[in-house]
Amino acid sequence: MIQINGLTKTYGGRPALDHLDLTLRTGVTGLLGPNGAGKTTLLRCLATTLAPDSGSVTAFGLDPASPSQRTALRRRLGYLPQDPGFYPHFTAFDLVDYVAILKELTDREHRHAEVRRVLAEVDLTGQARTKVRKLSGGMRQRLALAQALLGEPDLLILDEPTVGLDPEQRMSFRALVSRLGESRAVVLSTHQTEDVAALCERVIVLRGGRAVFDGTPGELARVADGQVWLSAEAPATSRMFWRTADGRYRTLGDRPPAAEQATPGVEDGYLMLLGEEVAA
Ligand SMILES: Nc1ncnc2c1ncn2[C@@H]1O[C@H](COP(=O)(O)OP(=O)(O)OP(=O)(O)O)[C@@H](O)[C@H]1O
Repeated sequence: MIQINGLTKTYGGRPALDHLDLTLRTGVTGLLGPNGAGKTTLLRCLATTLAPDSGSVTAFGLDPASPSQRTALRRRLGYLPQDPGFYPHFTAFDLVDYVAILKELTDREHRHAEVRRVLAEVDLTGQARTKVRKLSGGMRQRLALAQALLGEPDLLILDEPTVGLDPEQRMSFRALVSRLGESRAVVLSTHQTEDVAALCERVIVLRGGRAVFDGTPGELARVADGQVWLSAEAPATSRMFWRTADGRYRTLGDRPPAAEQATPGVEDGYLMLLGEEVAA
């Protein structure tokens, strides 16, 4: 459905994406990776806001390198960028309506109904007439999601969508995105391994512009199989450990003395995969 072949983007001689090959299908795919791994660069290429140096992205048979196909593709995607840069003096309704106009929803009545629908989807009906500058961070994030949902896109691209959401909003976000993922491709980048575990059927870990893992969240957790430990004493050698709420130390890697084995989670697998880089 969405085919990425040899995608490469270089900044100042350093690759942000390095000959990346991926196929994305219906369902929710999570992108994890440390700062600078290339997540935003990949999402921008998918959203057609950034042209790669080489390689290709095709979605629904459309190639954004061709101007006419790029326009056709843009009609079928929704994009929540990392930094949406909204106009602060617009109301929430007018902001989404403005994006709807850019998305060529020309019939006013139909467009306004669609704006109301997406505001309701993200629970912002009550804030429709509130100026963007008066919205809280979490509300702005939901507004950014609302504009991405306009026109029921076949491909939904979400760059760190859960930043600024409180636990209740995060839960309703998960419910919304998993429902959307039943019938379309959703790609989201995040630093939240809990979101990946709760929401994504597939997870791709990027590092240095390459995919270093591609599998289910369960498979990512299993990367740390037999390497997660709980002990009363802090380990002397490992750098990957922390003190848990019950006062014990959770260590990744070699077994500390008298430690008992623990069941790994997605975060453990991710940390093991990236190893010393994240420990540092
Ligand atoms: N416009 C730009 N000019 C120069 N370098 C850039 C630009 N955009 C991205 N980069 C560089 O490309 C690399 C990948 O950046 P990118 O923003 O895609 O990473 P990321 O995985 O999204 O990181 P984060 O988790 O911090 O958002 C980084 O080294 C970054 O500094």
